[in-house]
Amino acid sequence: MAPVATSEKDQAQGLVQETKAQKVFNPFYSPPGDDDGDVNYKYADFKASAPSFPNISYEPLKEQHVVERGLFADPTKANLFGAATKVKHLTPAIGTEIEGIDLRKLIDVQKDELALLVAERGVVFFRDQDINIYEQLDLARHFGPLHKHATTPIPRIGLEEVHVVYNDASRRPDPTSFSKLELWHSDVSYELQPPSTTSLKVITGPEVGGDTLWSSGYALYSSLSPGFQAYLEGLTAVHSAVAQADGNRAAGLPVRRQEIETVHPVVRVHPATGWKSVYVNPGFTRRIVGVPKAESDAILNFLFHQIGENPDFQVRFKWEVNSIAFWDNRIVTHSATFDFWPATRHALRATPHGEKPTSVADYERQTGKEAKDRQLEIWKQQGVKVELNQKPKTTKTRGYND
Ligand SMILES: O=C(O)CCC(=O)C(=O)O
Ligand SMILES: [Fe+2]
Repeated sequence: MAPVATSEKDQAQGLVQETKAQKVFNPFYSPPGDDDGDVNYKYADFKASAPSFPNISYEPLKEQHVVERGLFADPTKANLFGAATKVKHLTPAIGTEIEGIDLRKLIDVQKDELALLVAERGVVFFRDQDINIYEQLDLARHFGPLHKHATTPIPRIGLEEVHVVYNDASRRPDPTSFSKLELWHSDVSYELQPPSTTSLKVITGPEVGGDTLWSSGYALYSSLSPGFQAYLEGLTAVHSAVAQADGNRAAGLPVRRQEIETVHPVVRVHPATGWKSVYVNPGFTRRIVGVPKAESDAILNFLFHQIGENPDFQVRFKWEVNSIAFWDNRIVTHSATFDFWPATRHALRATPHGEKPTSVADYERQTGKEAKDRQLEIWKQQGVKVELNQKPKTTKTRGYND
């Protein structure tokens, strides 16, 4: 049965109701499902069934104390890498896969090194992990106080700090309801202290499909010309929870915390690396503050398209059951694929709060250090003397399309 959009507003929010089954699909989170009869499913307790949208209300979030664990890490990551059998970078800009580690056995120095590695590489993957959701939450608490989401489902057993990602045959995505570009996001970036080292473990998944992509904000920053970098560094932008909350209301689901809009710097500095990253995302960033709307639209549109379309900034991960990803929401955006219907895909996320995003000027004032361009720093470490965005002097320019 073909899903039909219920209204233009629903379409705009990516909400679709299927005529008969009355199901709702919103690409940003798992809708409620008719899974109550599925008692044999081994992870039924964690599914996004009706009781997992409890009608409870949370107070507005207040300032929270966060300790940046990456600052305590040995930069060589000797303890983490020493325990691994393989460490493989997946692209130059972003993504590393580690083999031979059991995440349940990490000691605190290894957790700190993992935080720094994720801060440097954007996203780090492990496969075949037996870590359960309670252990995943405990590991996440090492990185910061855990976020409770206002609109997404929680497991029916009531772990409010877990964000459930769940799709199956009863939730058919409707490609007319959203563009792939607007699915790129940094989790809950509208919060006062948006997430840091976030983890997602796939506990049930399709044989093929359901990959996730991440895009590096460091690489996006590095790709820009110096004048444009400096211009962006002086800007702030509004991040909004309104569409997400309205999406829940339109679907008849509760909103557990009053939606907010928050202004963050367009370029933020990661506290552990000191590197500059573009911090806007199509999912939640609505406008740049204090510039003409046409200018804001043009700049955001350009940045959003670079995030979604520049493969040099991206990594794509093919999950297996028991794969887990750790990404630093401060410096990457991500986007799930929805190509696996009617298969079931089920994942659980733990989401620590990070610090209030720090602009370049604030970082330099607070630390007395100069914020850096990641790519220039890496080239410097490699002994390569080159400026970004200058034509190579020794190579004849010619086309790349052979
Ligand atoms: O399903 C996925 O791969 C990612 C979903 C997502 O955006 C998230 O859990 O933050
Ligand atoms: Fe996400």
